[in-house]
Amino acid sequence: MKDIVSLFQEIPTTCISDALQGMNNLDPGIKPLKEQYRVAGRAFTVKMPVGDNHAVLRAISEAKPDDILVIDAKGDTYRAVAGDFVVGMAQTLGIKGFVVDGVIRDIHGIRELNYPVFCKGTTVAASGIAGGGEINVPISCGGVSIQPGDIIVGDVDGVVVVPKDIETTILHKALDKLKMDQEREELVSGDQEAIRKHLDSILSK
Ligand SMILES: O=C([O-])CC(=O)C(=O)O
Repeated sequence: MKDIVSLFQEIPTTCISDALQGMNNLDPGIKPLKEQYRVAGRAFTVKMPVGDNHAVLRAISEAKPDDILVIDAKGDTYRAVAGDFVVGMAQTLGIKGFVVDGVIRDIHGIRELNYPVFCKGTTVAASGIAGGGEINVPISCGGVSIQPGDIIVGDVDGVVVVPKDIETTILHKALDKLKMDQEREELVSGDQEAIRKHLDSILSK
């Protein structure tokens, strides 16, 4: 039996979002640096003051392999939380990906790492290392409250957070939604009469 994180890894974020009634999606401005990125893991949280990435470095040194760093940088788009050097260290230590309510720099180098980073874009300015911030605490990232250990799933459509206390219920709901979506897909490629019947059944409710 696969562990629950691996099961979520195979479900599109759209189905997980539907299972959560659309309540736990991060700001849609937080996007993958490459369309093909798809990642699921437990959140290792970072709350950093704008322009001070000391807490990001602390998180990289303390996170477990397969965690995802989830960084609340207050949506700042001027100072990068990390560049290709910092992201490369995290990758080599086995951290599974970055989700950032903020920006990175060295975007070309980070894309070459083939490593899932979800963020609001790129900038030229680095952060300083002043010593502030907190790690492994509840945060708000992209408009969603996140607890350390919540399941994070990201793909081309965005990032969704599954609170750890309801993860099994949400897994089952998301799998049901995936099945329904697959059945609908068959309908779309079927005949016109079947589509008309389906539309009538929705519109007559
Ligand atoms: O050192 C930093 O904070 C940002 C940077 O340029 C890198 O990680 O390559």
